[in-house]
Amino acid sequence: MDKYIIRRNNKGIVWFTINRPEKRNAIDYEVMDGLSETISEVKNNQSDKVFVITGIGEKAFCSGGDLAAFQNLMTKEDAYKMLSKMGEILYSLATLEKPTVALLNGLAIGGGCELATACDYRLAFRESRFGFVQGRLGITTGWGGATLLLERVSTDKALQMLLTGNIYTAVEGKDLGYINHILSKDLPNNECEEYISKQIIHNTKVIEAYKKVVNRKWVATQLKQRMFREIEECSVLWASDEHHQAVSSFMNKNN
Ligand SMILES: CC[C@@H](C(=O)O)C(=O)SCCNC(=O)CCNC(=O)[C@H](O)C(C)(C)COP(=O)(O)OP(=O)(O)OC[C@H]1O[C@@H](n2cnc3c(N)ncnc32)[C@H](O)[C@@H]1OP(=O)(O)O
Repeated sequence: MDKYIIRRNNKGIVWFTINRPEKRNAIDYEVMDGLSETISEVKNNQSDKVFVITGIGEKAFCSGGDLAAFQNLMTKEDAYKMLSKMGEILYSLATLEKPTVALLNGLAIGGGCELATACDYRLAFRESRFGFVQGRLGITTGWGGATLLLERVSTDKALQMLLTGNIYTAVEGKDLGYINHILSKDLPNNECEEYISKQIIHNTKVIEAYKKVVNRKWVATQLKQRMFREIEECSVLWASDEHHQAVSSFMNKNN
């Protein structure tokens, strides 16, 4: 079974669906590579207009990094290699000069929230939940997601989400300014495409020009450097006993 599915519709919308329902759509190296290649394709392909990321099924959008695949990363150097690989991908997603959408079809947890945060829009089913739970594993957001979150919601809301590690409902997410729109579950992909067609109405050149404005602000405020400082700090925590024990107890509970 392919770990991700790519579909293009005739309106230039490119759908990237993480296809690992048995792992709650966790991200391993193969999914990372798929995301990276697809982002490059969307960037270079003139007929690709909008990039949408979602997860298969109704349980999870994405449960973050694949804790089984990454549990052998013991040192901060090993952790940094993996975390910075995904950090590069999230930076290229955030700065893509085409609109990007995360469709939260279910739980977005840990790195799953970071992936959603890198997108311009976050749409969610009413039943979807999300939370930056990394603190429970003795680490911080390891893919640069806290830095990105500060670009999406106010500082006090971002800190609230990060420091509590609470799991929020889609409605709470809308109040926090994190979720842009709530979808019904009936025909979510159609509703998502309808939302996109109402929100993103201008021609490609206009859209690209506005995204360049955002990107210039991010270059000036050193978004990438800030994300990578965050990644370095997480790498140190990753190497701690507290983190390794938390991962072991998650893996043992699930085995
Ligand atoms: C690495 C980067 C870092 C970051 O920068 O943020 C991270 O992302 S760290 C990872 C953060 N994510 C988590 O801590 C989530 C861990 N998962 C859960 O808490 C729960 O699984 C769930 C997502 C709340 C879903 O719960 P539930 O519906 O009850 O399902 P199960 O717990 O039974 O899981 C089913 C199945 O999926 C496996 N699984 C789930 N999440 C992951 C994951 N992140 N990595 C690897 N595997 C995961 C789980 O082990 C079960 O597998 P089996 O036991 O083989 O059925």
